[in-house]
Amino acid sequence: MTPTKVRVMDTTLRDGSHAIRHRFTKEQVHNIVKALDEAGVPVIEISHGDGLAGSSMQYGMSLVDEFELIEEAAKTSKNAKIASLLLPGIGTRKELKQAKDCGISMVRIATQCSEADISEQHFGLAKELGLETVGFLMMAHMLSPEDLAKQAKLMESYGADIVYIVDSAGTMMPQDVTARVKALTGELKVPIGYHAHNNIGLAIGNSLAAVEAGAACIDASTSGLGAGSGNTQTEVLVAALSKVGCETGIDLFKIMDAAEYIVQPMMEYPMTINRDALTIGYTGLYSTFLMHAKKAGEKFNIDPREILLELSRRKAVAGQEDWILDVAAELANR
Ligand SMILES: C[C@H](O)CC(=O)C(=O)O
Ligand SMILES: [Mn+2]
Repeated sequence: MTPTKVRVMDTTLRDGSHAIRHRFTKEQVHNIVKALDEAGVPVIEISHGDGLAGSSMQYGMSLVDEFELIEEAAKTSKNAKIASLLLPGIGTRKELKQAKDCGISMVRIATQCSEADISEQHFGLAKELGLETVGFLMMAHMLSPEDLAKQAKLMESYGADIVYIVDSAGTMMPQDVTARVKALTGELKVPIGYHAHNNIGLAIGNSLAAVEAGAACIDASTSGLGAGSGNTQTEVLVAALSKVGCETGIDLFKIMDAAEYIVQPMMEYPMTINRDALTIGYTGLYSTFLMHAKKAGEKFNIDPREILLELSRRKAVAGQEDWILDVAAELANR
């Protein structure tokens, strides 16, 4: 049975940051947060696309210091919770404390799906700081539902208030999503969330499948702005959930207007499933590799799909962005 309420977390200002090369300005953050907050979005995530302290040569430099942007978001929001993403190993205790001082009230702690054990201390500190905590299991297609549930249990035992199944590659079929949501809801006491990418055209369908299977929280991005082919579109999700009798508390017309008039003019390209993004979805590769592979392809005059296929053969995961140039150079020398 479809639940009657779903908590939508909007990641335009975090996952969307990948799609504009981490170039959000303070004014853009102000306008997006104001529009989403007025539309009734309950949670707004903001940080570098790769989480706190992600700004670097490896992941891409932010135009504006993310703490200034977080502060602006917290100052602007009247009702929405402000959240940041943190990947242990990239973000540290120092940045988590600083983000809390800038006004976040939720942290989403992300690990590769088989490495939940590296997040224990981060959950501990987040709890000490009084933050609501989310565990974010990336590349969740790489584990069976049973093994994923074991990792989710670990995050729950460390203090996660919610655990997310993250389809970082946009590669899951609806039945993969259903099986994973059911495995986690069967084992955990805390609510389960789902985060989609649209590389194989299923972000909305899979989000509905997740809700139908018992997920209580769904990630979305206004106009779909996000890595790869983008995320579940917030405005489309609100409409689709309403059609199956599920309330989000978000005003449909206001979120449509935010997408059309605030976010779309900021986009560098429309969120489409082009051949490179589809290669990511088809092979199950990390969505954020798309931009890096395109750049490396141009540099070495190679089809980015060849680079992506080779990375997929090597089972590259989040954090291995430095392999992309190596692979491109190797292919160019063959
Ligand atoms: C750091 C990544 O962009 C997190 C994410 O949104 C995903 O894995 O998907
Ligand atoms: Mn994502």
